[in-house]
Amino acid sequence: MTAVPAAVVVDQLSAGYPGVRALEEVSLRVARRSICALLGANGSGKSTLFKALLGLHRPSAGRVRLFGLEPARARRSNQVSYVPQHEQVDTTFPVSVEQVVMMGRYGHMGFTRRTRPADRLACDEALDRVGLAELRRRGIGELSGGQRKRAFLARAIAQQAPLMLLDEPFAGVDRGSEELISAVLKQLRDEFDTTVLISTHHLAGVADLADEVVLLHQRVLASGPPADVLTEEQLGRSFGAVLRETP
Ligand SMILES: Nc1ncnc2c1ncn2[C@@H]1O[C@H](COP(=O)(O)OP(=O)(O)OP(=O)(O)O)[C@@H](O)[C@H]1O
Repeated sequence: MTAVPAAVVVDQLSAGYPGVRALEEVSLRVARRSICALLGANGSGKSTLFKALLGLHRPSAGRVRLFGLEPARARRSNQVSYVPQHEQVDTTFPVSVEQVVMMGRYGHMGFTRRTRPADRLACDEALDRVGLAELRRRGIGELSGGQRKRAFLARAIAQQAPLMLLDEPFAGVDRGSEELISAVLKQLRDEFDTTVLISTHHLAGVADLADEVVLLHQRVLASGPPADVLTEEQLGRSFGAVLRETP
């Protein structure tokens, strides 16, 4: 019997920019139906790793596979959704919350972009899940930071991809939105077998949310269950004061 490939496999990945080594020989695996937190200080290479996972950044060495597929192919076949750290929102262009969420369905619609009942249902469910059903007709630019994060999370949920990447989902959100986002990610794992990979530099909440934690600082410094990785000793060795100072 052939083994089912892990959701994410990264082997000996090195990547960077002119004059900058962002990732050095990074190897990691994310099991299907799990939540993995990539924990690292600012500049540790989290966003670069995400870009490599999405096929948006060409590594200088190494290999990435999502469900056994090359990143670009995985993206084209709707295997992966992505919630970036910063969404560019043009507040002068009035896009409503529900229009943003419907963008998650584009990959299902074909060239005509004609909305079908399944698309509307997926959007309604996603809006309900993140608690934005009542604000669906609001302009996206009129939402608070936490509400906006939830709207972009809803867009990814509506996409219904088996792997979800979230770059710093808790940055700039209030406590209520943070708790809601964590609860929704667990629901997606438990109800739909979704695999979730988040990057964060916030320690708080990671132990409760993640099944696996990867400590990143250009290289993988440690990985495993939160209880093994999130120890004073491990964090101290890996990050010194940097992470502990983060509120
Ligand atoms: N477009 C770019 N051009 C040049 N250097 C870059 C570029 N993007 C990132 N870097 C550098 O690569 C390194 C890794 O950055 P990256 O954004 O991947 O880290 P990060 O962990 O996501 O940081 P943050 O939490 O601040 O977003 C840093 O030294 C950063 O300055």
